[in-house]
Amino acid sequence: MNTLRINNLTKTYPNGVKALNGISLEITNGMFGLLGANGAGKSSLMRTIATLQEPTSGSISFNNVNIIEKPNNVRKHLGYLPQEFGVYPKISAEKLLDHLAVLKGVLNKKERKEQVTALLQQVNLYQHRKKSVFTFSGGMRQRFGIAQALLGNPQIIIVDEPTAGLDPEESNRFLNLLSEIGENVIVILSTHIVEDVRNLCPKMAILSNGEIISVGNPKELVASIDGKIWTKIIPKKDITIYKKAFDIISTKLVAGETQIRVLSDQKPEEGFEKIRPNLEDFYFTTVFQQESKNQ
Ligand SMILES: Nc1ncnc2c1ncn2[C@@H]1O[C@H](COP(=O)(O)OP(=O)(O)OP(=O)(O)O)[C@@H](O)[C@H]1O
Repeated sequence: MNTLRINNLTKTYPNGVKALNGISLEITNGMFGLLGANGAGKSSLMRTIATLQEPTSGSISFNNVNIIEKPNNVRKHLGYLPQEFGVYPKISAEKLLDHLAVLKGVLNKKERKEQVTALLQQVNLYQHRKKSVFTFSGGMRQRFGIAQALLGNPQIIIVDEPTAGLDPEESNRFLNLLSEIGENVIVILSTHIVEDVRNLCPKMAILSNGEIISVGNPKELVASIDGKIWTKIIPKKDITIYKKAFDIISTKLVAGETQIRVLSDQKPEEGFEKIRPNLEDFYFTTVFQQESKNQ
């Protein structure tokens, strides 16, 4: 079993932005979802775990080795799919993967060839292996990205917002691939898409303004607000009145009408209906409670 321990991690950038503020987490094998809005600090945390930047304070250990002091130890076992890959050289996908495998330390030519071929097949890009990655669609690029992250049989795989910009079919294919990668490694999926976490991750955390505001199993977290979420369709113009009177966690347009969701132990007033909460409701509830506390 692999264990990643993050203890009281902070990151303040030179411009004064405090992107991480006292993060503590323990992550073991399986898929771990890190959910947060844009700017919550997800990429900062991912880059710090990937040893691409140092924290301001705090510690991270992988299998009891301090990776801030000994970054090479985790780099050997790490696969990272960043949010932005940057530019791709104009060589074939197969050659690029082979080159990246050398950088990952797979020096034996025969072993490298086997790994590259197996990975291209696994991500369903073998038939496109002679094409340049820069000619690939978004979904194909992400699948190539996961292939390069899997080089060298990593024990920790970090994927940062992997489905942003993919159409639903490509996104589905990518996520299925990710879930196949196995239960024997740590996979950290950073995303703002609640659905991806609900479908894939037995454990998750919510990051907000650089702080972990909730950790647990998605089903259990949702169960913790069961019976407390109420919904009502209201005239759009009344939204300010409702906001003053109730704890509105989210507002949605449903078939052109405004639907509000309210957090309350009892029925807020006539016309409200109790609903079975989902993970999105839990996410909004947690963020709402955190914001109320900070006000
Ligand atoms: N290199 C940097 N220098 C200064 N500020 C930064 C740097 N990188 C990130 N930030 C700031 O730190 C905060 C957290 O950013 P981060 O990219 O980690 O969030 P995120 O949750 O990954 O969001 P997104 O999905 O938009 O990337 C933001 O306020 C961002 O502007």
